[in-house]
Amino acid sequence: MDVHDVHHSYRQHAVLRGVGLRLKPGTLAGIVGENGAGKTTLLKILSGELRPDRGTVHHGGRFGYCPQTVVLDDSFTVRQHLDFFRSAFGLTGLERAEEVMETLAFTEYLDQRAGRLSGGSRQKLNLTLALMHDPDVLLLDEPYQGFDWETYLRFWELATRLRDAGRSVLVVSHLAYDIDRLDQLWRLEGGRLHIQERPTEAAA
Ligand SMILES: Nc1ncnc2c1ncn2[C@@H]1O[C@H](COP(=O)(O)OP(=O)(O)OP(=O)(O)O)[C@@H](O)[C@H]1O
Repeated sequence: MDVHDVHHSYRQHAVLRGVGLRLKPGTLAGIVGENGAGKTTLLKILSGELRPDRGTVHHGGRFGYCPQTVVLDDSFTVRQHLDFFRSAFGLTGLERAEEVMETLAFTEYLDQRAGRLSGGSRQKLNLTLALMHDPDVLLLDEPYQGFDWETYLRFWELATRLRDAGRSVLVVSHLAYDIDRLDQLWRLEGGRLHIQERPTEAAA
């Protein structure tokens, strides 16, 4: 994915002021930034949901986006969500979704209605839906919100596996946890991305 000189304002409020980044295949990258720094705005632009005032975004292959706000119908079961998205993605089977659900220890919820899922379980469904078509480029907005420690570790296991399989994964969060797991880390500040030095590198 190649992003060049992206600018975006909400009326007079300039949020992004020239964001550029390149994400190669087989990369696990992160963007951190304080609340209101513009992370979600940037992800919406990268995913095509929002048109930037200026700048370009290019990416090849299949694309997956896991937004912060879960887009679900509470009256549908997990299985119905999977069927709906399988058909929307034009997939023949659910092998990939089943694999993700197993990694996240989520298979037992297949017949549960989304409205009855806990926050963390809804997020597991959200991640499964974003990953079930095996995207080449994957954008994740605060993907581990609501996860318990075990699930959090499983999430990183999954993200690392995707990276090792040649996918590009971009994780956006307000917390700079687990930066050792990332190949690249940027901080979004003042409307631009800055390379975030790892503490060990800074001290060396
Ligand atoms: N639709 C909108 N209309 C007007 N202002 C907006 C809109 N969406 C976001 N903003 C403003 O743009 C700024 C960046 O918001 P954004 O949601 O992108 O930040 P964020 O880094 O994702 O924050 P958080 O960590 O709290 O999720 C904030 O000041 C926010 O109030």
